[in-house]
Amino acid sequence: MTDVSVIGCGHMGSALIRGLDRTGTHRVVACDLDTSALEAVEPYCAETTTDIASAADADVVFVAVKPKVIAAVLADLDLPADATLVTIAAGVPRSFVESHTDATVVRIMPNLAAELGEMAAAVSWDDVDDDVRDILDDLGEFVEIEEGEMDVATALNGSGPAFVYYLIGAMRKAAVAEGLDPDAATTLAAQTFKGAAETVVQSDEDTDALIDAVATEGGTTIEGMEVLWDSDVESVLAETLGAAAERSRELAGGFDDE
Ligand SMILES: NC(=O)C1=CN([C@@H]2O[C@H](COP(=O)(O)OP(=O)(O)OC[C@H]3O[C@@H](n4cnc5c(N)ncnc54)[C@H](O)[C@@H]3O)[C@@H](O)[C@H]2O)C=CC1
Ligand SMILES: O=C(O)[C@@H]1CCC=N1
Repeated sequence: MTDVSVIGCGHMGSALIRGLDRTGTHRVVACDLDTSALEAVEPYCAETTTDIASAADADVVFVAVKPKVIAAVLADLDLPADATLVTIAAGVPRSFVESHTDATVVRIMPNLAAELGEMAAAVSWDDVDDDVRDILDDLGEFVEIEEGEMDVATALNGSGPAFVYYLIGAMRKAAVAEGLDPDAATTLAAQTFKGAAETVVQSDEDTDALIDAVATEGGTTIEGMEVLWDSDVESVLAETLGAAAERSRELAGGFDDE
């Protein structure tokens, strides 16, 4: 069992707390200034506190506050050298966090599916930290990347769930416009994304080969694929990820001189 604290229990912090609670193998202290945020996570953790000092007594400390308040939080957070601080803030360089703490710093880009144990996370670290590795295994899948790749990872797997929600919503909307019952359309659209994603995860084939497996000659899929291939969907998605990655770089620029 690892003693974990989570500072900042908003959307992402609470997803981490709920995900860790599912495993039942970690003791989690939740810290936030907002008592309503603490009330929401109270059933999923061992202790809640508004006192950051109480959150400092943990093996692994997640700092899950917005980038604009991270400097203030780090100034109040006094961690020993044998603790590990995990920063999840978009665009905040690991070097910035390291310069404000004695703890070992791991930078990760998680996503909201942590709550369900289905998180996709990108991690950059110098030393392999077994406690953090175990926690990330419990919350989903993670890949190790160079810190220079963090901006694109932030766009792909950090912001990515929002882009996928949009795509599911768009396919659902199109099916309803074609006459399908709205509830049926929600279930079928979401489960189709889930099943297709699981197929990509488990298959040795690339996505073009998987498309071929669905598209029967003279059948329905190829008619829809022709529309997609002739469209600018691919370049729009490239722009979407590009805009999110660029914002991550801009945020990082704000920490250059600090
Ligand atoms: N929302 C998401 O899907 C993802 C967010 N992130 C990162 O997670 C971090 C948090 O984002 P969200 O959860 O979306 O924000 P949020 O606004 O939902 O949550 C932030 C929480 O921090 C608390 N807080 C503010 N100042 C504090 C302080 N001094 N001490 C303790 N708690 C304090 C707030 O009361 C709030 O509950 C950000 O740095 C973001 O870049 C990373 C990946 C995904
Ligand atoms: O939108 C944001 O800035 C955060 C980081 C990745 C997902 N949400």
